[in-house]
Amino acid sequence: MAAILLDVGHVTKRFGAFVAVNDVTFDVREGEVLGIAGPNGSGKSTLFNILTGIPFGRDAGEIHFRGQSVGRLKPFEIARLGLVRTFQKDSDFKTLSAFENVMMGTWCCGPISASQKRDLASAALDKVGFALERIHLTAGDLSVFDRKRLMIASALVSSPHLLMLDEPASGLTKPEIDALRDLLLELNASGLTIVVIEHVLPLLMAVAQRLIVLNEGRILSQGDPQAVVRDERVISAYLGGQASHAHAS
Ligand SMILES: Nc1ncnc2c1ncn2[C@@H]1O[C@H](COP(=O)(O)OP(=O)(O)OP(=O)(O)O)[C@@H](O)[C@H]1O
Repeated sequence: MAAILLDVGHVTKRFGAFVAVNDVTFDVREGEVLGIAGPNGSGKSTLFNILTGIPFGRDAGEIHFRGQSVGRLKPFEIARLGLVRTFQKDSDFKTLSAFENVMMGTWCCGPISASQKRDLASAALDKVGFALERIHLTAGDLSVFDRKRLMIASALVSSPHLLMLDEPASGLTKPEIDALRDLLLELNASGLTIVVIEHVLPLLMAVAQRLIVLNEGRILSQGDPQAVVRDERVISAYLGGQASHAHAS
């Protein structure tokens, strides 16, 4: 079995009396794609928030990344170790060009030269299939899918060990979701470990080797994706009528 890259033990996050993430324990193995699904408000984004410290840390629990305890590190220190995330909502700088946006992602690369940053940005844009002749376009003028690609490129620019994507397929058309699926499979085949939160189950079923379903801040089910979507607790709390789509994919 592959080595553990991220080890999450009993993490909890409270907002006042409300427990958004409740005693969650799981690991991420080197080289895998791990999917995370669950109903709205089940704590998926909050889990990403507390793992990366952006914008807040956990209240309890242990987080080890590449063997190092990261629960008390600052967000830039966690990113510099190679744990990098994207956001559910648009996080691009709309008045900057595509290229400038990806350059901003070098914030966690440490002290490197401007020309090294430009090379990294070009390579990251190439990896996500963003055409070179379009890199000077203003981000705000790009399509939803191009902006998603920018967001992924901005995360890739720092050469992460673990890429965490928060609902990358939201707002995409079916052909765009297929293109995103191919991109994630390519990135994973190149050795990148990925955790992806997603409501678009066919995408998760196509890319994830393991699946976690959260409900009300707790892990409801985890393991082989086909087994998880057949789990009666998952069908009842989350999938309902979607269950047949998950099997069909
Ligand atoms: N900063 C915050 N302050 C107070 N409550 C919050 C905060 N962030 C999240 N919550 C609450 O925590 C719960 C979990 O939110 P979270 O965004 O993690 O859910 P989610 O599973 O990502 O949902 P979705 O699928 O809709 O994105 C929700 O009830 C949300 O309202």
